[in-house]
Amino acid sequence: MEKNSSNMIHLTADSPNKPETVCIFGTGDFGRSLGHKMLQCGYSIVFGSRKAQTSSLIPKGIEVLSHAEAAKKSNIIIVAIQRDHYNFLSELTEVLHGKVLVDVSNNLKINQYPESNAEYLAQLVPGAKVVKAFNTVSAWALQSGTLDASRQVFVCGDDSKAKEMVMGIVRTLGLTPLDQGSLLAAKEIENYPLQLFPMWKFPIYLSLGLSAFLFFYCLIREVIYPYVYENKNVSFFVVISIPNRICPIVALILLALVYLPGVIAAIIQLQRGTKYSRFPDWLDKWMLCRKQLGLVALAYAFLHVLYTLVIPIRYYVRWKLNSYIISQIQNNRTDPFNYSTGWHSDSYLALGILGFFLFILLGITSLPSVSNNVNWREFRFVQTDPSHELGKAGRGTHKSSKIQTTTVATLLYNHIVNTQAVSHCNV
Ligand SMILES: NC(=O)C1=CN([C@@H]2O[C@H](COP(=O)(O)OP(=O)(O)OC[C@H]3O[C@@H](n4cnc5c(N)ncnc54)[C@H](OP(=O)(O)O)[C@@H]3O)[C@@H](O)[C@H]2O)C=CC1
Ligand SMILES: [Fe+3]
Repeated sequence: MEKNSSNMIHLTADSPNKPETVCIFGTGDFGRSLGHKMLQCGYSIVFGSRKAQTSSLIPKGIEVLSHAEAAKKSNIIIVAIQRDHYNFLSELTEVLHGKVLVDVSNNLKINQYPESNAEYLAQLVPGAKVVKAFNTVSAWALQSGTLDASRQVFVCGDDSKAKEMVMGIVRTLGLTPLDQGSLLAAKEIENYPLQLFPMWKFPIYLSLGLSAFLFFYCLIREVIYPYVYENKNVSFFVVISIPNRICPIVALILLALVYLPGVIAAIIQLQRGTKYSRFPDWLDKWMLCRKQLGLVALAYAFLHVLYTLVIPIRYYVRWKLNSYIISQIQNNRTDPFNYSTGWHSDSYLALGILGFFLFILLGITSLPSVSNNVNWREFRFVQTDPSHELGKAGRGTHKSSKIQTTTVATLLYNHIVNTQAVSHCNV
C-alpha cells in the first residue's frame, strides 16, 4: 500500500482533485522535455523564464511566468538552467524559502568546480531544500521515450522529506530512483554521466598489454625462429594458432588477478587484526574492478573455445593429418593405439569444458539482473571470496567478488598444463 501511494501523483491539500503543480525554471531543451513528460504523467506544470511569452516549442497547457511568479505557485522547483547562470537565484531567496529546489545540472568536465553544482545552489539559496536528481536522464531520452539505458535516477539531498517528494515524481515518470544519501554525494552523481566505463579501463588495458606481449613472444618463438633457422614459413600461425595460445594464458592470468586481491585483503585484515580499517587505495581500486577483470577473462576463454572448435576444419591441420596417414601407408606401418594418450587427451578436454562451464556460471551470476534474483545465500553458494569470510571487502565490492574462482582456476590451470602434453593449442 505504502509503495502504491508513493507512485501516485500527490494531490494538493486545498483541492483534492487538482494534481500537484510543479515549477520548472528554464525553458531550454531539458526543461521543456521534462515539462512535457510530467504533463503527460498528470502533473500540472508552470515554467519560470526570463521571457514570459509563449513559444511554439512550449508544450500546450503549460503557463510561462516570471521566475518569482512561477515559484509562488509550487513547492517544488526544478532548476533546468546551466550552473553558470544560477546567480539570479540568490535574488529570489525569499520566494524560494522552504521550497524544494531540484538541481538537474551536469558539468562539461569531471570535477570542474571545487564544490558540486547542487551544493553551490544550496549556498546561493540558503533557505531552500536542495535535492540533486535527473542529471543522468537525457532530454532526448525523455522526449523519445527511449529510456532503456538510463532508467535509474540518482537522488541525494539533506532533507529526507524533500528527497521523498522528488523520488515520488521520479517513480511517477516510470523511472527508478536510487537514494544516494546526503548532498555530499552530489559531486559523484554529477561526475557519473561524464565517466566512460571507469571500471573497465584497467582490465581492458591490462588484457591488451598482456596479449601484445604474448603475441610478440609467440611470434618470435614460433614464426621468426623456425623461419631463420629452418627456413620454414609458418607465418599464417598469426591468424589462429598464436591467438589460440594467447587467449587461455591471458584468461588464466586475469582470473588469478580476480582472486588475488581478496587474498591480499584477507592477509591485510589478519595482520591489522581488524576489518574496520580502510584498504590501501590501489587495493580498493583493484577490488572494485574484479567483476570486470573476470568478465574480460571470460571473453578470452570464450575466444579460446571458438578458436579450438575450428581446428578440425583448418587446411593446415587436415594436411598434417593426411600426410601422417600417408607416411604410415608408405612405410607400411600402423602406429599402435596409446591408451595413456587417450586418457590424457580426453581428461584435459573434460577439464576445459567443466572449467569453462563454471566460468560462464560465475559470469552469469555476476550480472545484476541475475544476481538480483537470487538471495544472498544462493549468491554466496556460487561466488565467494576469502575476504568476505573476514568481513568488509572494500567499498561496494560484495557482489563483484568471485568465490568459485579457485575451482575454475584449478580446472583451467590443469587443462592448460595438460595441454603441453596433448595439445589443441599446438596446432
Ligand atoms: N539537455 C540534456 O539532455 C540534459 C540537461 N541537463 C541539465 O539541465 C540544465 C539545462 O540544460 P538544457 O535545457 O540542455 O540547456 P539549454 O541551454 O537548452 O537551456 C537552458 C535554459 O536556461 C535558461 N537560461 C539561460 N541563461 C540564463 C540566465 N542568464 N539566467 C537565467 N536563465 C537562463 C534559459 O531559459 P529561459 O530562456 O526560459 O530563461 C535556457 O533555455 C543544465 O544544467 C544541464 O546540465 C541535465 C541532464 C540532461
Ligand atoms: Fe585449451
